[in-house]
Amino acid sequence: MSRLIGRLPKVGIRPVIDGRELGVRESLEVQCMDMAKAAAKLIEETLRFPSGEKVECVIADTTIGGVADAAACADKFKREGVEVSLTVTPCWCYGTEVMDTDPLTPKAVWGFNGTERPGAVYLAAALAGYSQKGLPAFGIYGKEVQDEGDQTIPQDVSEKIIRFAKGALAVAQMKGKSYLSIGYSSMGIAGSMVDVNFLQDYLGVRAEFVESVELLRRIDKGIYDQEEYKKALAWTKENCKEGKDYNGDEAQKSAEEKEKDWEKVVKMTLICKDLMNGNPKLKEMGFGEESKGRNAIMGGFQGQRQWTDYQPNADFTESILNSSFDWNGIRQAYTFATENDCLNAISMLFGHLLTNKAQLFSDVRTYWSPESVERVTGKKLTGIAENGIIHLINSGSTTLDATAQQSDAEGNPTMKPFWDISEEEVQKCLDNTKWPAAIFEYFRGGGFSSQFKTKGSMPITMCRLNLIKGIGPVLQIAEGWSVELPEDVHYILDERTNPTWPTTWFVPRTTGKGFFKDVYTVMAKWGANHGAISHGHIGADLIALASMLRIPVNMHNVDENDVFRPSAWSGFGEELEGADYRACDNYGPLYGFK
Ligand SMILES: C[C@H](O)[C@@H](O)[C@@H](O)C(=O)CO
Ligand SMILES: [Mn+2]
Repeated sequence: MSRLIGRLPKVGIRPVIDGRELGVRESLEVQCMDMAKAAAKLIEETLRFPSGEKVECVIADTTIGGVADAAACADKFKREGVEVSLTVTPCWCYGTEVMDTDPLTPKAVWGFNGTERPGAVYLAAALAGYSQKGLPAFGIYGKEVQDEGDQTIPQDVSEKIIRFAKGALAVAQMKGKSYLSIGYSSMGIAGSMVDVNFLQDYLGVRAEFVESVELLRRIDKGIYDQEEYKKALAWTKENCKEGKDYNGDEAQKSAEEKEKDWEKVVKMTLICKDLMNGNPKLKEMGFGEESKGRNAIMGGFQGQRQWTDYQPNADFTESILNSSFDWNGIRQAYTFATENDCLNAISMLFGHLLTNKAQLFSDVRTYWSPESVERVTGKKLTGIAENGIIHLINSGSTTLDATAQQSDAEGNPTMKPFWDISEEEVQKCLDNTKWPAAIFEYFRGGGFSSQFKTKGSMPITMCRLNLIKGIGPVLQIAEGWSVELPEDVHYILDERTNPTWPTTWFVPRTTGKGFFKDVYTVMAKWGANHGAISHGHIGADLIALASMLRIPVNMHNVDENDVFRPSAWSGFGEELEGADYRACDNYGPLYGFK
């Protein structure tokens, strides 16, 4: 069940048709409506929301042969909460008379590749109309000619329909929600200085600000679910075992002090959940305003410093919120950034909305060349790590799902949507995580950090949204793999850093040229200290989503054939990257103005 206020967006399917009666329209009614039903079936059988709900499609009541039908369809879509539109047809139709003219609805058009009727001709005419009217639309056209009665959806068409629908639903889900900033600037990290106008203009997201002192107020006044707290503390004691205390004797806290820290960090977690999405229990307790929450689809905790100089850090809170489980069982992960890095929270949210999976928040900490690894460990890097690795590690906000203790059908390490995760897998994630006392030099107020390493090798994608003054937002994407180093190599390298934090060793896919020339260059070109990492190779989905949001992509290692953007982008030139920049600049932010 979605934690957010309001209904989930629906996908509207628009079967358009040649309006000429006395034969033409009548001969196409069944095929046209069947295309719409096939598209709806594909989407509903393939996609779900991160909260687990199924995606619902709404098909126009009739085929759309002219503006009256188009208006009736738009009216139905409005009533039904449709926020994405897919137009389908096997034949010629009257472009501007049947188009979806809603400027805020991400839209695509699928023209059946059959020659009995000029479906592709309509597709081109429709896309020309959308381009001429400044309403970018995705064009979908299968490579192989299909026979007139063929109601199957070819693989290439299916892939584009799903890629479009995933990105479009992500756009629709963000609109009207909040980013919850608990505290503000963290250690001068620019991404933590929340850019309210960017959130509003590009994502339709409002920034909500709550001072960190609110956590103390609620802790001191007992403004949290007392019953849940008891359950949470007991679960935590049972499942979150302290690791080695790396602090010197003089900085180590006593067992009693650590007990107090555990109690506080559990309360912090309950309170951050309540701040994000409210809690009806608080109303029963007489805290009506606090029971409402901030309708936050993502959030961030400043933490460092001030709070962490005085209070236990939020690593436990951030780790548990970003995981697909807690004391209440297996559930949708939150999207919650440490160091209040809002830009990384957005990057995590893109990954979460596109995959329905929990996300990693990492410092892009160290590039290790094969030579340096051999120098300090005496061992050679092998396999896909042989040309160098990047150490991804940050206190806090990395999901425990990133222990990679979940398995796919073949038994390989993976990360799954919460509804596919078993209790046993949850326990393995917890059993492979230790919670050493927070390192005193950084976290004077104490607390605990999640300590684990990502097991085995998984396909992963790191992305990062950056703000470049004068251009605005740009997105960078690096597909690659997590790798597990031999224990002795991992230990030596990890001990040189902050071994109390979670580690993922990352090997980006390199191409030998440009920004992906080699592993070193990928890190050198990374635009900030943080990256958001998602399971799977989702670069093409991120590229499609970015184009819907008018955010240019400045770096990616996705095969050019998988780059899918609105057809109008072609009007900005053949060289895809420059065209992307020109198109995004031309259209400007979805909800704002340049
Ligand atoms: C050293 C700082 O306190 C840490 O927070 C650092 O590792 C960071 O994560 C900075 O992004
Ligand atoms: Mn960091």
